[in-house]
Amino acid sequence: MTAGQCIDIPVNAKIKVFTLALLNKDDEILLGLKKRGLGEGLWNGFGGKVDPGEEIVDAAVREVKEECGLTVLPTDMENLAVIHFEFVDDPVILEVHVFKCSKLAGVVEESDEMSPKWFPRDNVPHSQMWPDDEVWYPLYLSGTKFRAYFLFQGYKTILSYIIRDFYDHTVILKEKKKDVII
Ligand SMILES: Nc1ncnc2c1[nH]c(=O)n2[C@H]1C[C@H](O)[C@@H](COP(=O)(O)OP(=O)(O)OP(=O)(O)O)O1
Ligand SMILES: [Mg+2]
Ligand SMILES: [Mg+2]
Repeated sequence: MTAGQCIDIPVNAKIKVFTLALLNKDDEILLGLKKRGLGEGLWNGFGGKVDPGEEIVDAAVREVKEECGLTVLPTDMENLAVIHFEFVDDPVILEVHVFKCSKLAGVVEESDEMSPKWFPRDNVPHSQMWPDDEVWYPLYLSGTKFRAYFLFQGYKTILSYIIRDFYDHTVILKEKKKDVII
């Protein structure tokens, strides 16, 4: 999967590319409580910024190792989604490449960035997670690949979103339109 455009954002948008890995073991998912930076205080998967020249999947593998100590292989990282986040009054759009992986090696360790903990896959702490997670998490649970666009006001309020089939963008899986004030 390469960094790229999405029909819901302007062609010339400034994009910052991130990874997000959802790590599974049996019926559990490993989340980390973010200790610093973007999303501090929230439970999330593991990931971060893609370095210049770095393949996206390699960045995902690197971030997993750095943030929770586990070793994963690029070939075991399944592309689940690409999500674009736009924030009102911010010209930079975040492009998050979401991977899932069930082949994990090594020992889970706390890092400077994340405090990891296993949760039942069907019982994650949504009230302490990014608000968009609750919208798309059911697609992850059902193994549905998707492309999504979220428009945020600040970091807590979702003004609108659209989630499309990964392969056929004409198929809309979920949508919330912006409220029109008259
Ligand atoms: N809205 C939302 N939902 C779910 N996940 C995310 C978001 N916004 C996000 O940024 N993310 C994810 C994408 C990344 O996995 C992280 C943010 O990257 P960050 O951890 O800040 O980047 P690192 O490169 O790891 O950070 P430093 O090492 O530089 O501190 O959150
Ligand atoms: Mg990170
Ligand atoms: Mg990191």
